[in-house]
Amino acid sequence: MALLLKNAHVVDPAVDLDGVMDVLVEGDVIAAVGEGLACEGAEVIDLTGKYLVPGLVDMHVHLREPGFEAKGDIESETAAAAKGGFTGVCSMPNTNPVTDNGVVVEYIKSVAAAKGHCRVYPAGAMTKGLKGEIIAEMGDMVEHGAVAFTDDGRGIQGAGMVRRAMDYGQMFGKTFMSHCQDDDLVGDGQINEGAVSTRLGLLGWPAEGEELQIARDITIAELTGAKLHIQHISTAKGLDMVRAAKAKGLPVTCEATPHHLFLTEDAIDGTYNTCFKVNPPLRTAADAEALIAGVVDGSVDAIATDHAPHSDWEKSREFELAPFGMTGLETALGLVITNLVKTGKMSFGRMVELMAIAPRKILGLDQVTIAEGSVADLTVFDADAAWTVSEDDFASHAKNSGFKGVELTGRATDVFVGGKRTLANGVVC
Ligand SMILES: NC(=O)N[C@@H](CC(=O)O)C(=O)O
Ligand SMILES: [Zn+2]
Ligand SMILES: [Zn+2]
Repeated sequence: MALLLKNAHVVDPAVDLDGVMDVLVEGDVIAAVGEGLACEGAEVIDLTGKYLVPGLVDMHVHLREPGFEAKGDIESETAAAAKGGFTGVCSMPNTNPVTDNGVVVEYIKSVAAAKGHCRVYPAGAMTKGLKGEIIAEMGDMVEHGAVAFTDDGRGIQGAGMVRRAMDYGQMFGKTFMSHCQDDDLVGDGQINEGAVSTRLGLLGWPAEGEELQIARDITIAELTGAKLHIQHISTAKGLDMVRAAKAKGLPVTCEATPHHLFLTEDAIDGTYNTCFKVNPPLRTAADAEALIAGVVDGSVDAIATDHAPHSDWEKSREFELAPFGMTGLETALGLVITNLVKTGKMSFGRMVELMAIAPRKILGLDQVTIAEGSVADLTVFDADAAWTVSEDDFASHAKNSGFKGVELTGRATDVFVGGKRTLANGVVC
């Protein structure tokens, strides 16, 4: 049956739309966009007062399946994605077995097709077992639908390994996504190295432990001609390196997470709250400010959550023993609207670039535009909905959000994936 979405404020900078109109969906595509549309027999949904944008894509998500289902699984974490307003997520390969061959990619796709609440675009590992020793079966993974390569969860330690993986793998045309972490420099670092780590008696993780590999990978990307994307960038200097690479015309992009934008190391001071233990660590206020400036000026290409669910018992351990990572899918949109759009720092159009257009571009996916003929992957949100982040409310299996208790404005109400409703009035379908 056709679906007529009435009176939504449509924002899509790709086709210069910013105004109230109707969108008609037939099957899995948009059939018409305009004012006063009518369609005999269509199901009509009145979206007066709400925004409608191209479906959001989170290009950095840990679904945990296969292997770590105690933390979360494809069904639960894609439900979290739908609840957060996303129509698709790129899944990271640090699963068990590692997503380093076509069979695992196929497994993820098949579970997502059977039980998922959004599209899943699997990323494949760059090296076998994420060990940094042998190139993974990149061609096989691409054949089975892998959209990008990364050893996320670890940084590849050897520069030669990065070079060989890029030299070989770039024939597949995909982007290489780097988790930048020099193990020798970072060691057992727990939080950002500085006054807070010293005061709390926690081992420090210097900014340079990340920046060294950003510099290295940009250099190797230039050497090989590969497309490079820096994951979860967290320092001002690292972002300057990406800026310089872009200025040189290199195909280098980066993403920032809401937690690196809106939280700092100070959150850990006095709390030792393990929800704030993330990789890379929360940095200084100056770093967060620089990242926000980068989001606004275009140096940061995408906002991605690095949604990293963990079990309660793991996060209940001593700070040094708790795993790194926080969830993010269900808070990202509200955080961005509250902190960046409502404050006047950027427009909803820029938000769409950061959360829908750039992720698809970097991952080599077909763009979704609010125009006739486009696939109907759509996100609808209420920009004025006030709500308080609460773990009782999460669709995710995990509760390790760093934003619990925070008051936000703006929340997804409805999501459509290929014309099918996956979120209806805030309820996951
Ligand atoms: N970011 C994190 O703190 N944790 C991620 C790993 C990663 O993204 O590097 C995880 O898999 O838990
Ligand atoms: Zn990572
Ligand atoms: Zn990650």
